[in-house]
Amino acid sequence: MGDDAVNLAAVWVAATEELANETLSPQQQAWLRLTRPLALVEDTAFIAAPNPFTRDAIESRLRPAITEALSRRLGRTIQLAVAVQPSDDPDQVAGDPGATLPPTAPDFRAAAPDYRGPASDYPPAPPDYRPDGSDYRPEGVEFRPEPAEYRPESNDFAPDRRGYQSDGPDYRPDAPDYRPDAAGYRHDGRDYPADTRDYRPIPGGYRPTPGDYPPPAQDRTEPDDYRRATEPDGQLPLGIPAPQLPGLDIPTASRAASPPRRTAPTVTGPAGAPPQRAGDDPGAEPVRPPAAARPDRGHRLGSEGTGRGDSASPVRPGGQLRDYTGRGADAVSRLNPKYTFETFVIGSSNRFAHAAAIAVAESPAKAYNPLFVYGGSGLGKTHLLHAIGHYAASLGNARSVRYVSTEEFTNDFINSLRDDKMQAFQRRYRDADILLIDDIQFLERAERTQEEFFHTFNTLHNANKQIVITSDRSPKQLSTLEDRLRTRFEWGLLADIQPPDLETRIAILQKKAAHERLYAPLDVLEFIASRIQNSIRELEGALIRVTAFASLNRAAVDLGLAEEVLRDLIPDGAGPEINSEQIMELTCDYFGVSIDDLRGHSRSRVLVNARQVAMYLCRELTDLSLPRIGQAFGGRDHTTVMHADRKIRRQMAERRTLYNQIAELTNRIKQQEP
Ligand SMILES: Nc1ncnc2c1ncn2[C@@H]1O[C@H](COP(=O)(O)OP(=O)(O)OP(=O)(O)O)[C@@H](O)[C@H]1O
Repeated sequence: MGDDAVNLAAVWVAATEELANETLSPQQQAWLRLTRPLALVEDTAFIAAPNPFTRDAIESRLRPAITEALSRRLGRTIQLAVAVQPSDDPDQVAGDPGATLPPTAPDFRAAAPDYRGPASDYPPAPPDYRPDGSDYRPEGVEFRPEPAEYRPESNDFAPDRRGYQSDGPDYRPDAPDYRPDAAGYRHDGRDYPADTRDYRPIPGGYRPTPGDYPPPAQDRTEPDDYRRATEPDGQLPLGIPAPQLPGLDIPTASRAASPPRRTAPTVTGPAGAPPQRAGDDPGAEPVRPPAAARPDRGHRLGSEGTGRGDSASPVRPGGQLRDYTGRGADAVSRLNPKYTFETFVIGSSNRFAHAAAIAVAESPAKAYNPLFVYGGSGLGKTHLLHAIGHYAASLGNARSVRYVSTEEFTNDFINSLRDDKMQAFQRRYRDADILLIDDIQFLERAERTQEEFFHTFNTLHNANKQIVITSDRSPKQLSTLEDRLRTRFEWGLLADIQPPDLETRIAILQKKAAHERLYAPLDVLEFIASRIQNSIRELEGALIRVTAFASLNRAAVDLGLAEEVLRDLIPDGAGPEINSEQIMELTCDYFGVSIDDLRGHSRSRVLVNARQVAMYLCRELTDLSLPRIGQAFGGRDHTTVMHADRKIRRQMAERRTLYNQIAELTNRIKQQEP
C-alpha cells in the first residue's frame, strides 16, 4: 500500500464518520458501510463496492457528499471512482440481511421473483448488474448455467432474462443465437464480429470499455464516435490519461467515475434494441390499436392525449407506431415512438432510474411496485416512462400499457363524471397491466381526483399490476397530497434523476444530432453542453437554434457560429424564473397585438404566427406542460401547442425572419427584470 493508499484509508474513516453523523440517512449510511477504500491515485479516490447495485447507489446518491468530505480533508479536489469488487466477507452479501442490506431499502426479497433462499438476500440485480466475470468464469472455461441458475457460492446470481454479463462474451442463456466462439454473435439475423463481444443487444446498450465498439452495422450510434474520438490509446474521454492502478480494473473503475468524471457515459444505441421488435423493420405495417384500446371519443384530453415532452403523440394510421404484433402491445397506442431505451443516454445522473425502469419493464409488478421517478423538469422522466411501456410491450410482458399525464387523468375524470361515464373511466385505468402516470405533482390541487386515483392505485396494486409514477418532487415533498397516497408512493422504489454531467450532455446532443440528422462538430456540441446544464429540453433547443442559424446563413456549423448564436443566452438557472404571462406580454408587444387577440381565435397570419411563436417559447423557456400552456392560451388543446412547437422548430431553419423573431424575443424575455 503506498502512501496515498494509507492516506486514503485514514481519511476515509474520518470522512465517512463525519458524513454519517452529519448528513446521511440510515439507508445511505448502510450503503457507505458496504464500501471500502482501495487507493488514492493523484486526485482520484478509488473505492470498492460489493456489487453493482451498491455502486450505482453510491454513484447516484452519495458521490457529491463523499467527494466533498474527502476534498475537505485532503485539501484538494478529489474525484471518486467506484469499482465493483465482491467482498471476501461472505456476510457482506449473503449473511445477515439486516447487517448488509440498507435497513430502509425496499424489500426486494419478498417481492422479487428471483428470490431463492438466503444468498438472494442480495437484492435482485438491476438490469445493469454484471458480476465480475472472474467470479464464475474460470479462465478458458465456458460457464453455461441453466437459465437463471442460481449459484449460491458465487453471489453472482443474475435473475434477469439476459443471464450473465461477464467481462467475457456475453452469456445469454436463453438466447438461441448465442455463439460463444471466436466467430462472434449472431443476433436478429445479423453477424457481429468477435471483437464486439461486449455488444449487448438489449436496451442497456454498449459497455464503454475500450474496444467494445458496436458492430459495424449501419446503425452504429454517434456517441460511440464521440468515445472513439476522445478516447484514443488509453486516454479517457476529454484527453485525460488513465491512471494505472495495480490490481484494479481501471476501465471498470473509471467507468464508474462521474463528474467531473473522465469517462463517457454508457450510451444506448439503436443496435441495442430489444430483440425481435418488428417495429424496427421498415417494411412492417404500422399497427393501429383496436378501438377498445383507445380512449373513448369525446374526452378532450383523453382522446389523443399527451403530457409533457410530446409525450404521447396520438396514433395515426400510417404513423410511426412500433409493431409489437403478437407481443401484447395493443395498448401502447399513446407512447411516443421516439422515447425508447435505445434513444435514452445513460449517465450517472440517471443510471439508477434507468436501471429501475428496465427492471420494471422486464418484471412488471414483481421488481418494484410502484416505481416512483422524480427529478427536475426536462431531465427525461417522461422519456423513461414511455421507454418502459415500449420495452415491456416488446417483451410481451403487458397486454395493455396505459400512459397518462396527471392532467389528462384529471380532465378525463371530470369529463366522465359530467357525462356519467365513470364505469368506462375506471375500466380504462384499472384494466391496464402497466399504468404509467406522469407529473403526479399536479394531483396536489385536485381532491376528488386524488380520491379516485387512490382507488385506481389500490385496484391495480392488489391485482399485481405495475404502476410507474413520475413527479418533479419526492413523495415527501408533495406536501398537500393525502398521506395515504404519499405513503403508497413510497411502497416501491424511489429513483431520482439529477441534471446530467457534461459528458452525458454531450452524448445526448450527439444522439439528438444523429437522430435529427443535424450536423455539428464535437467542439460545438461541447460548447453547447457547457452552456446549458439543467434542462435537456433546453439543451436540445439550443442545438436546433445553432444548426438552424447555420442553415439559414448557408454557413458551416462551427464554434464561432455557435458562440454567436448562444452569446445572449443567459446560462440556464441564472436568470429569473420565466412564466407564460411574461412570454405572452412580450410577444404581444413585439408583434403589436393584444393579449386577447393572442388568446382569441382569429386565424389572421400575423396572429397565428405570434401565437405559435409564444407557444414555442413557453415550451422552451418554462417548465409548463403542454396542457398547461394550452390553458394559458385561452383553453386550447395540448395538441395545438404540440403542433405549434414542432412547426416553429422546423421552420426556424427555413425562415430567417422567424429565426430572428425567436432570437430577439428570447433575449428580451431572458433579460427581463424580475
Ligand atoms: N437521458 C436522456 N437521453 C436522451 N434524451 C433525453 C434524456 N433525458 C431527457 N431527454 C430528452 O429531453 C427532452 C425532455 O425530456 P422529458 O420530457 O422526458 O423530461 P421530463 O423530466 O419529463 O420533463 P417535465 O418534468 O418537464 O415533463 C425529451 O426530448 C427527451 O427525449
